[in-house]
Amino acid sequence: MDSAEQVSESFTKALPKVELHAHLSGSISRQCLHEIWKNKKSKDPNFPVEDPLVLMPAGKVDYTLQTFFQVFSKLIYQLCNDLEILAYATNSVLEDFHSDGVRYLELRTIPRASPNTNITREEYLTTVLDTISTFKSRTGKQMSVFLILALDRGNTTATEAQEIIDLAISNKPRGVVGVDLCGNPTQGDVTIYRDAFARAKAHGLGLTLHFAETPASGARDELAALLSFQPDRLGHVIHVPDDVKAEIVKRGLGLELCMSCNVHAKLIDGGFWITILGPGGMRIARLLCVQMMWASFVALSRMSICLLPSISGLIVLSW
Ligand SMILES: CNc1ncnc2c1ncn2[C@@H]1O[C@H](COP(=O)(O)O)[C@@H](O)[C@H]1O
Repeated sequence: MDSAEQVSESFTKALPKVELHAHLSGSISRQCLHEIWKNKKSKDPNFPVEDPLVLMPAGKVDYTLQTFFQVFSKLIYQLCNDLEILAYATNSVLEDFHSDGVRYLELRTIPRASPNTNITREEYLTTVLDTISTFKSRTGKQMSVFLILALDRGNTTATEAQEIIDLAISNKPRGVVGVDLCGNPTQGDVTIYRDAFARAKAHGLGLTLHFAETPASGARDELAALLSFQPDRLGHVIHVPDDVKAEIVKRGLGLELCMSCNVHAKLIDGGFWITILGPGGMRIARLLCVQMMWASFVALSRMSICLLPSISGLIVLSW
């Protein structure tokens, strides 16, 4: 290998990668959504959802925070509304990460109950975990897969949050490693989840939080409340006042870049905050999941990219 050669797409694909911030329903490919749609449409010609490939043709990436969350409620959740399809979509997501060269994956999902189709939270979770198990037995030890259960701010009540934490605790032996707070950052009061997250941490689960994604969710009160939950990692981390940045650095928290939102859809108004390389900055390894972006932004040489995985292994295990 010529270590000075610039990074190419095939090189980064072949490189073993760590993915720490991937929402299950947000990782289903357009093609897979189209297949699900085609199947539903063939069974019911009146199925009232438009073809995902027409709504989102290849290459269309023009989301804003106003339109982004509707893609889930108006399209993806209408398509993935039974357990068989959930298993199909989950398997497709795992196959895609695997063929992209991901070798350590922490997938996150909100275990959604669907009263209309009589699906309970537990059935949702069991289906995802069973699909992961089947995938792992089929592919051997090529990709480690763990699950993070997410609360949906603005939609998950404090009582429901405790139910999700119960599920996370009881499914630790099956590979649930942590809990997350996600959802539309302009909605909800995050303080209602304090007790639920405290219980999750007391049971040894890792805690990651969507943090300062928008100016609205970058208010000091909210950031202070989120930091008081003692998170291990933070996602997005865009609209952060300087004193809060200093606190994050002091605590050595891991930063997760969301590849699809922050890189692909460029939902980074306000600028993505990466001080990891600065003197006294955060532990460098957290950057592994952003190596693709890094490579294209600063045209790192192959050798510098190759140095990252060895450092990162430590951090992945450090929930
Ligand atoms: C701008 N980026 C983001 N910020 C916050 N939450 C996000 C997100 N992208 C996705 N989600 C959350 O993940 C759910 C989909 O996956 P699951 O159905 O759980 O597998 C969405 O409903 C949303 O709540």
